[in-house]
Amino acid sequence: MSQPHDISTTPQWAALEEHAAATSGTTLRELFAADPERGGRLAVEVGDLYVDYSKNGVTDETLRLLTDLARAAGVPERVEAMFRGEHINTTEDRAVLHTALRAPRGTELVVDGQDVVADVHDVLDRMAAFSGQVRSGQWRGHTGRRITRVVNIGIGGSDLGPKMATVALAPYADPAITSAFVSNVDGDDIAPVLAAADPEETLFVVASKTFTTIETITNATTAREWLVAALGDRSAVAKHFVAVSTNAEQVAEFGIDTANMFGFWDWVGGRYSMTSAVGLSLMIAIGPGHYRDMLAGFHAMDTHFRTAPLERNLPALLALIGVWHRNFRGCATHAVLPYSEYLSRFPAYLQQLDMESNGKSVTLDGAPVSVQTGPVVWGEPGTNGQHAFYQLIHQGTQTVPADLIGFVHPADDVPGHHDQLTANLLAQAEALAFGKTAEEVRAEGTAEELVAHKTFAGNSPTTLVLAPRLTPAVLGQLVALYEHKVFVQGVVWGINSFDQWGVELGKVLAKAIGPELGADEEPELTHDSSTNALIRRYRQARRG
Ligand SMILES: O=P(O)(O)OC[C@H]1O[C@](O)(CO)[C@@H](O)[C@@H]1O
Repeated sequence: MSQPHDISTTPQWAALEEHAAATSGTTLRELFAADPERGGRLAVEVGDLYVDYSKNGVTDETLRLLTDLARAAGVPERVEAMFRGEHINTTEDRAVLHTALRAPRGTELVVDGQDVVADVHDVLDRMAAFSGQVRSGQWRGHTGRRITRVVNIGIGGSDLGPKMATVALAPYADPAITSAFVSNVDGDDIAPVLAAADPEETLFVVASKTFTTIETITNATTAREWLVAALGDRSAVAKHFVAVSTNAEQVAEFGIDTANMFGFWDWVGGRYSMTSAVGLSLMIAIGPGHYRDMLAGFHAMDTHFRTAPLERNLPALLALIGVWHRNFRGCATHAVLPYSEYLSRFPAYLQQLDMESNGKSVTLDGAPVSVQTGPVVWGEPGTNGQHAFYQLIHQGTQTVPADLIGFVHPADDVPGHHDQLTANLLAQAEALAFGKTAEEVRAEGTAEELVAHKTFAGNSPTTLVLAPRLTPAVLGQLVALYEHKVFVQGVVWGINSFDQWGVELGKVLAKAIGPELGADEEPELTHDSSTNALIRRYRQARRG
């Protein structure tokens, strides 16, 4: 797996820098005027997704240079290495095989001597059987009542994926079983969930890859004590708690029977785990059939990613356009703006996927990177964002590339709504790209002193994703698209997108500070003067 250590020293990078300088003044108006076919030509259709990337300031030459760069970075080889199960997560010496989680039954993939696809389907079958029991009422709570509420306790990748997808696919959910998610160690997260739950009818799914994550264990312990207190019997745990984890030992130590544990493997990264057993609460909500449709959507995008040439490879194209914005146009952030209320958690999900993966500043071999890596990813559903932060995108001082995601058919076709929503989606992309010149503003009879204020520079890049409707399969395609986009960018930047050492320091310090906050005696504080003062102030105020 040869890879240049420093992508910025390659001739391909230099060629892009030169090209960026030569085209820096070119506007989207000019690009569209020069090529009347541009809007239909710079678009790609993969599965159910039609993706128009024509409103990014790229030309055929830009895309050619970017695909050259991807080849120089070894993208095709790295993609193959990932799918084959090589240990491309070198700092943790692990394979990266979330794609195996959605490989069809019977696909052969032996990794480290183990047929991983067979293992995946064993767990999927167990999940399906269990979900079926819960949904049909065959699985009963300790007192014999049906389960009507499923509470997923997890954080990060053990929360964001299932939560995002449960919200996204709510129209496919069984209304007889409601879902809740608890992630924050803040007691204000779990307290209202417990207050609203009937212990006799509640099932807790404790999802944690490691089963050592302090937030999750704290919340799970609180839930367990609540349940035992309410039902007056410790053995009630067996019917009200299941676990999703790679760590059977810790699951057993917590008091959950490992017969009620759904496993996964160290080759599934937390933020890439929503199609592992981490999806159990989602499967209970939408049912095994819809869940498998979602997996098929993931798999369709995986296959496209593995087989399509870079020039027509959707995840690679979006990744490379992102590299163009980040490294050659200096854009520090990337907005994701779904025009669907059901995708309200999608930006939050992508924040972890992208920022935990590509928020890195050393290359695979530990050298400092010489180029900017992952952007800040953020967003909210439209049209709400339009009435909040779009002002900055339209007229602020920085360029914010954005992905706009829309659907031809809504889940709830309330008369008078959907065409308006879509009109806004299309109008925003148009306004951001082409703006409004001072001459156009003047031509409307605007007073001269207001002309500058009412002018829109345009040239704000957007990629528009349009799908027929937000089905489980479409959601799978969308998520896999972003997973692979993030990976390609990581390969170009020469970083490891699959570790997350940057989350460790804060965890360690919190472990030290926790006992200092709770100690009866004034602790001897050895932090910096700011942290010491804050601890003292908190202790004083808390103790009254
Ligand atoms: O599933 P676990 O092991 O509880 O981890 C939860 C999350 O914590 C992290 O390790 C970050 O602290 C994420 O990568 C992960 O998704």
